[in-house]
Amino acid sequence: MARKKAKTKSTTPKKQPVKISFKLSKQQKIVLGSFLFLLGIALLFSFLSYFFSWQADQSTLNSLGDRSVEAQNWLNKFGAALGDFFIYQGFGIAAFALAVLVTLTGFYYFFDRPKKSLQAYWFWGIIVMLWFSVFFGFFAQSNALLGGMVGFELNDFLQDYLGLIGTILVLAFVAIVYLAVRLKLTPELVGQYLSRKRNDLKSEFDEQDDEISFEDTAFEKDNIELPVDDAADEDLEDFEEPVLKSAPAPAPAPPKPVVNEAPKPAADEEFEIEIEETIEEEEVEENLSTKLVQDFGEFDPTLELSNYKFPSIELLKDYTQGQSITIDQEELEENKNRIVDTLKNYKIDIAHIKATVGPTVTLYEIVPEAGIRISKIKNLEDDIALSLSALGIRIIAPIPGKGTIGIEVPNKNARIVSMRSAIASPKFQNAEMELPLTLGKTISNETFVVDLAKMPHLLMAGATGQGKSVGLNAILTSLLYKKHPAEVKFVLVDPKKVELTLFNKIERHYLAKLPDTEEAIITDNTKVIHTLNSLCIEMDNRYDLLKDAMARNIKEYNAKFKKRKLNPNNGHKYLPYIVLVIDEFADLIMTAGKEVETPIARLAQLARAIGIHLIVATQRPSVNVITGIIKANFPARIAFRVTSKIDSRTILDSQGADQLIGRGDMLFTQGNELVRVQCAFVDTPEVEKITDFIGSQKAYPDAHLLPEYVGEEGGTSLDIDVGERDALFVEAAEVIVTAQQGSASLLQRKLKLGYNRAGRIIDQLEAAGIVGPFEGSKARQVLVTDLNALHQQLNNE
Ligand SMILES: Nc1ncnc2c1ncn2[C@@H]1O[C@H](COP(=O)(O)OP(=O)(O)OP(=O)(O)O)[C@@H](O)[C@H]1O
Repeated sequence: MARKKAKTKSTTPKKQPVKISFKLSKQQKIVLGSFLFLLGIALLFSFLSYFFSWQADQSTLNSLGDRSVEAQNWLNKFGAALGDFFIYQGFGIAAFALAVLVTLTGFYYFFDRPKKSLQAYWFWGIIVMLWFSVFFGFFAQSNALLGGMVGFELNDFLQDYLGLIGTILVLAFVAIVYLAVRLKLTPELVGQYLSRKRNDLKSEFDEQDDEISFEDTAFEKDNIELPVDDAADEDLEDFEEPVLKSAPAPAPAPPKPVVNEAPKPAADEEFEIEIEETIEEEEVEENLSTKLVQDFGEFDPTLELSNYKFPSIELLKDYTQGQSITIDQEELEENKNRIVDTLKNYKIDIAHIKATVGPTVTLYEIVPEAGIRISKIKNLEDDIALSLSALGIRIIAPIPGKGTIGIEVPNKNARIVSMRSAIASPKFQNAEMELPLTLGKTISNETFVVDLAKMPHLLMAGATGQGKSVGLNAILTSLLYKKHPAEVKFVLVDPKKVELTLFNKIERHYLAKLPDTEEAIITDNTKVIHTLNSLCIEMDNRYDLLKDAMARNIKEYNAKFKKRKLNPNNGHKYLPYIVLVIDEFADLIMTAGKEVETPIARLAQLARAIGIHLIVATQRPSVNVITGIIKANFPARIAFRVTSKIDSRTILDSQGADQLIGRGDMLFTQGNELVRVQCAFVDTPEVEKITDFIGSQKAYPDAHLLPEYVGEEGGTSLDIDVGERDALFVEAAEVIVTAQQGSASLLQRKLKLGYNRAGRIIDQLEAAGIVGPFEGSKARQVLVTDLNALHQQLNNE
């Protein structure tokens, strides 16, 4: 498995920086440990021997390369050189600390002990070494070996600046720091220690006195029981007796002070407190998960499709070829003059004007003369539009964060922002986001990249033909270029049946579906309800997993799973993000109403932490489609051009979307200010190329399966009263029998019914024995063969 993983890393197309791991295997630790341990011993020997042989070996140091020269050090020339380097040139006697530290390190590695306390040993060890070295530096005149060169030089340096007293004070301070921090010595502890010593001494004296008195009475050893009986409590009897009986004459001495002194302490001024030494627990670093990670490496969710190749940028078309940002000076000048003139006509003087040329619009930022009312300029929108003879002038007064007023004027020649340039931009490529989306370019030609995971859901609206489908494709393409199939799954709902069909090819890579369904892309409203409810179940399951793993969100959960801290046997698994895309929400909400709204609202409210994100698009941004509850849970919104100010308010809570110029011109908000963005253009053939490329690669055996949802239809009671039948019951029966297809959506289409009503009629048809029972995703079986049989059956009722 480990080998396979290594292979994955090398072939994975995503350019990730190669991670260098400094983790050692058990064997490497044994080798390194024994080496360091023996090196430490060698240092000890060479240092020790250096003190006896350094004078004799002085000359040897100059001819180390000469094989014939012998040194007297126990480790010969090597030992002599080490001793000279660490003791004479280095730290003097204190260099022994170094040898001890190296030995200790070897010991730690050999036995694979946690390294935390080792770091403390090194830190304090080096301080102690330097301290002694500097301290012995005072005696360098009498013996240079005591403090070594380092000690002498440091001592000299300190004395140059602080003088002798200053240096002594610094050393004293460092010593106090060491005693207080490392040895945890406090004045109280020292006091207690001294008083204990004093007590010991005192009791020693007392004992001596007792011994003397014992000696005096030693001859009375046979009847020694008598005085003890007098003094001792009853409880002590059973413990005293054997001692007294078996012990020779002086033996009774020890119990005596115990017996006599035990009740005393209350009266005794200096009773001691015994402080039990506490041993600091070492942290257990090496638990099962780190061991698993050590042995197998981190869990790699991409392993199953390890050879998966991300689509290359070449699959996208470059629409901007030869169309780099061209600033039409004449157009700019003309527009500027017209703006200035129009405003002048209304007695608005301008202090300053600045233009920023974007892909589709140019922003003229004006600073009006002092005393001009902002509302006055805002009201001139139509007049400026008229004088510039341009549609879609938008006035931003004032521009948030700037003290200026913005007038956005469409360019005569709008430029297409190609998806290729957006994907290739460093901003997108280097985006450290969970679900990065590149939506296009802002007015200042910056690539606009946002994180879907942070939004956490997105609402898109725009009149037909203004670029919604292209926008959805741009979003999906962004994710396809950044996320491995193991990391994200799409649930695509496409009632229009044409827009998202291209993504069918990547079903087994990127799509999620209900079990037992054939097509992953959902076009049928009944299935939408099932899928939404299934996603709610998935959400609840994921919350349970997160709770069990004590993770706050999917990111933390997956990080824990990758570190092998969660046991797959307990149901834990790597959780991919799920992005639910609904193209044409209006249609859905009109036909299914609450049945769709409720699970969507639930998902929107709760699903952010567990990685389910919703993208809902609609042509009709009216209040009965984008209801209050939906709006409240979709803070991030995109508005393409809409036809009325009211629509703009419904989607954005402000006007502006009605003044856009279409063809991907959009406004984006994430709850606060509006950003005007030209949506990146990705054409159907480009999406087709990408899905072909991905689809041709090795895939998972099936699409990602969502939990099963058993709809209410499954348990419908069959005893529906004949009198309670729907007015359209007979008509519906005829439709079903003629088409020989028992589906509610057929009734919806043919009889123009809502989903609920159609569902009810199907239940009634089932009760009447015209269609069979609910069979999951398949249409119900029609039990009546033709219209004649149907009428006969109905007449017989
Ligand atoms: N970002 C864009 N850049 C340039 N042209 C665009 C862009 N987006 C859309 N267009 C143009 O507008 C046309 C319609 O776009 P699109 O199909 O996305 O509209 P729509 O809003 O989805 O319409 P409908 O709701 O009817 O499906 C496209 O064929 C394209 O010519």
